[in-house]
Amino acid sequence: MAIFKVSRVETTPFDGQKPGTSGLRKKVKVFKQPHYLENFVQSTFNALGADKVRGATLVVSGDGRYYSKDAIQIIIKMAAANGVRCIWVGQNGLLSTPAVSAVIRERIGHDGSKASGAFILTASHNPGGPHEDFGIKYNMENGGPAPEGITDSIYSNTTTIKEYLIAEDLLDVDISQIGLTSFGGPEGKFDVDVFDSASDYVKLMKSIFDFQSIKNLLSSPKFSFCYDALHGVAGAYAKRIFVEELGAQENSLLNCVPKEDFGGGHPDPNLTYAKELVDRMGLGKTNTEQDPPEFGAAADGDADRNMVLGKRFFVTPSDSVAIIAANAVQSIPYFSGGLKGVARSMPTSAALDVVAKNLNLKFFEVPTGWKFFGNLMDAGMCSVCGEESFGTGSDHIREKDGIWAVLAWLSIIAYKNKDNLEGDKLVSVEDIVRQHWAKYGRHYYTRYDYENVDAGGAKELMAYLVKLQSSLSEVNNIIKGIRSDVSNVVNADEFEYKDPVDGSISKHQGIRYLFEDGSRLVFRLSGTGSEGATIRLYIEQYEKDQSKIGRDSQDALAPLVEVALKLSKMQEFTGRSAPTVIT
Ligand SMILES: O=P([O-])(O)O[C@H]1O[C@H](COP(=O)(O)O)[C@@H](O)[C@H](O)[C@H]1O
Ligand SMILES: [Mg+2]
Repeated sequence: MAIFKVSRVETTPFDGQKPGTSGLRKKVKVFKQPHYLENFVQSTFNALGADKVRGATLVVSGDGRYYSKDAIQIIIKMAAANGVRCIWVGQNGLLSTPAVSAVIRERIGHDGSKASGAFILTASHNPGGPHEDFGIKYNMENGGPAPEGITDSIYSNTTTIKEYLIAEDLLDVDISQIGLTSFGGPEGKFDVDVFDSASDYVKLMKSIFDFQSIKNLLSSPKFSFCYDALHGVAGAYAKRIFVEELGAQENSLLNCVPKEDFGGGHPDPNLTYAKELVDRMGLGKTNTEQDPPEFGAAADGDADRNMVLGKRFFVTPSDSVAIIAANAVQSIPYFSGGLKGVARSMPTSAALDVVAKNLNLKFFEVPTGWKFFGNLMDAGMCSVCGEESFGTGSDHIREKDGIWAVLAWLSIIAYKNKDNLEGDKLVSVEDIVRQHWAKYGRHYYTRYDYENVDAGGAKELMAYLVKLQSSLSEVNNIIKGIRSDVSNVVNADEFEYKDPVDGSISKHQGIRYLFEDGSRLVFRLSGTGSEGATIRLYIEQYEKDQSKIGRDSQDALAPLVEVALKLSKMQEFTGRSAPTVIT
């Protein structure tokens, strides 16, 4: 057994190591500076405290983006030096964010141990490669992202750090081979356990869904399926689940080989960046596809996000979570006992609220960031939750889960067609969505993203919008001058959240303008970018009138969009005449 020594390395703080909505995300060149990653990792160990680190089993892996393999070796050496007992690594350093959550919660190690936390190496939907983004975040023993108390303490440690511990002479571990490697250190044995990235996750999915009914659907000649991993880590799971377990054709998988640079693409599953899938589903601008598949879906780099499409049909994520919640009990065995409650993030449309009311379910509105759902789930108050930002999930883990969402949709389609697989026409994704609107009303919804704008201008825009809120009559005068057919603003504020479980308060979670007819405008600064600022504008309007629920959403929302852009002086503050992405 190789023996290692522990070195104390002197260091000085770096500016800007504050974790965002979901961890620290920066350009690779920033992470590659000597001591940069090490400072953040040591600050995390220090924030957790020796009793949570010494003797612990921790997971280290991620979406496989460029620099992950180097980072994994550094973290292994630092973990050894900080007294960690065992590190678990997914083969080739690959584990999706939901799989990490599942591994923390479910996996039992060779010595009977369980993991108490994880470093997840991902910048999610941001591009990868030597000139693109890297990221790191820490998840806790419940499998969910560290709460603000911990991330604040990590950040505060990064501002005062003076040294870190590392076992510099520990040999690199071959993470391409499954197996256990043991080392001896000053405090005893230290193990690195390289394991199969998919098996724990596949097992969990099989315990939640009725795989046989999904298999029946996929084998129906009338059903066709397409899944695009955008060269992210979802590919490592898609083949195992959709092809090997469920019998989908191999050619239904697009871009399912994980790549360090995501094939040069932007691994964000939306209508702009998932272009190949969008074209294949008959939603491209030129629309040359003769017979698009019945169902299509895409994932982001770390496979926690999902976009669901039907034949020539886009399912807006806010509708997706509402539809899953409305159908979960009948369609998904895991929920057959009923839902404990449902939750959405504030900017997500109120489609879920209507379902909750109708089914008499507990309902929660939380700030953007999956960590806020975790507390509700741990307290047994929430089963299904989702966000407008292509995130959907449940209390089976403590992260959103892209493949779970696809399996949930396939389960619903299978259920709706259970006596119809031999029929003339399947109940389609579009049918399911339209039936939902007919029952609950429709929330027209769109999001405008202004990516990488000047941070100063973005701040000024937000400050201007907050200032305007002090006089609603002034706001309504401005609005009437822009469009007389838009209803009155009756309330305007900055969203603040008091966690019902631990009482913690999160302020400044987005600027809201609430209209008399239930419409909403929400403005937020993204917390997941790595450069400049990204402004997100969310626009929503509720329509119950059956004769008006079938409109094109951009047409239906045009008056509110015009109001939002002019009221906020978007072009003046950002210099942009159009958003980068519209969903
Ligand atoms: O980036 P991911 O997939 O880890 O997702 C993260 O960021 C999303 C977008 O955040 P923002 O609007 O601040 O960019 C959040 O909705 C999500 O809860 C969080 O986990
Ligand atoms: Mg993600």
